[in-house]
Amino acid sequence: MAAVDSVSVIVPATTANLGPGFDCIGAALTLYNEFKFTHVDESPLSSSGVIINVTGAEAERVQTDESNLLYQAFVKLYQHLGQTPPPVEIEIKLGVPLARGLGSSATAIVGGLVGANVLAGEPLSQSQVMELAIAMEGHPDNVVPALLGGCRLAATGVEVEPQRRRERQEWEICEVPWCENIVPVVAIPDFELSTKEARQVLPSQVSRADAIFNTAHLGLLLRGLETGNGNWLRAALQDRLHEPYRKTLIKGYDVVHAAAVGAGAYGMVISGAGPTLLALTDTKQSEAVMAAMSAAWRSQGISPVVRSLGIDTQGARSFY
Ligand SMILES: Nc1ncnc2c1ncn2[C@@H]1O[C@H](COP(=O)(O)OP(=O)(O)OP(=O)(O)O)[C@@H](O)[C@H]1O
Ligand SMILES: N[C@@H](CCO)C(=O)O
Repeated sequence: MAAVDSVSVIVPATTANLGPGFDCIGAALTLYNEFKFTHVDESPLSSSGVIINVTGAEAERVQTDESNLLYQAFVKLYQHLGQTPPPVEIEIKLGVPLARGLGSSATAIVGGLVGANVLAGEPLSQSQVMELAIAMEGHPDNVVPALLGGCRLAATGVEVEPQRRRERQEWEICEVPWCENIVPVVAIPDFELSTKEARQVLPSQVSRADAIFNTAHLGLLLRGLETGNGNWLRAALQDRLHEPYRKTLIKGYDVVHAAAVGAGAYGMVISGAGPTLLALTDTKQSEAVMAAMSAAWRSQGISPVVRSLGIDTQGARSFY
């Protein structure tokens, strides 16, 4: 590809885990961050080597120096190529709320890698970019759908070279069909919960009974999402690997859960590491579920933004 001086990258928010699919399944949502990278001369740059401008809700909370995650991903791609990153000016338009369980960090990682790959003349394939993104995030369930779109299951492939496993972790990615009648409703609270904090409360070992429970329910979830079978979805949206430990970090979880299910949702789970709560519902029930979740959280002193979203099918896209 001919070199370009400027590229814009749009990356969707994602909801990971979907209950029993901890660290392996996620879906892209119709909510977006937009990033623009422009080559600049060395001279106007600050000493940090990058200029970052951020607009949108909570813009002041995003780092504007070299510690910015988007810029770190940009640099990572050039390091992978063995090249020095060029001086750039970055514009960030925030549409995805920060640290709420909607994959904001995945948008930054995918956006930085895709932007750098385009400016570098697209030396890496999409699957090579994906491998870098998974390595940066540490788990695949947000970055894979953020890059590819749709609902995706990610699993490590066979060990081609067992003795070099840490250097060669290849992933099998599977698209999970999503029945169009199933609506994701997100209730985004007015407080943050970092993924780091939400992972610290998880046990390092689980019982065989809990492992079997999740294996069965993830299988059921895949078929429920594909067919829209309500009984399967109601049973499937249960988890024993992370939700029981994390729900105590989310004030009002049980009240909002009861309200969502009472209004007709198939179930309600923590979106990603939280604190956003995700209900899956039939199109006919979505308005009632939104109203119920909003009222329930307000009764607990929390002011949520509640939205009914669609599944983004394109994933990250670039324009230059
Ligand atoms: N647009 C962005 N530009 C730069 N850094 C970002 C951007 N969005 C998020 N980040 C970084 O990612 C952090 C949030 O990551 P974290 O993993 O805690 O939450 P999340 O990705 O929103 O949630 P989850 O992983 O549960 O879906 C922010 O505090 C910030 O450091
Ligand atoms: N699977 C991840 C998603 C958030 O990054 C978790 O639940 O911690």
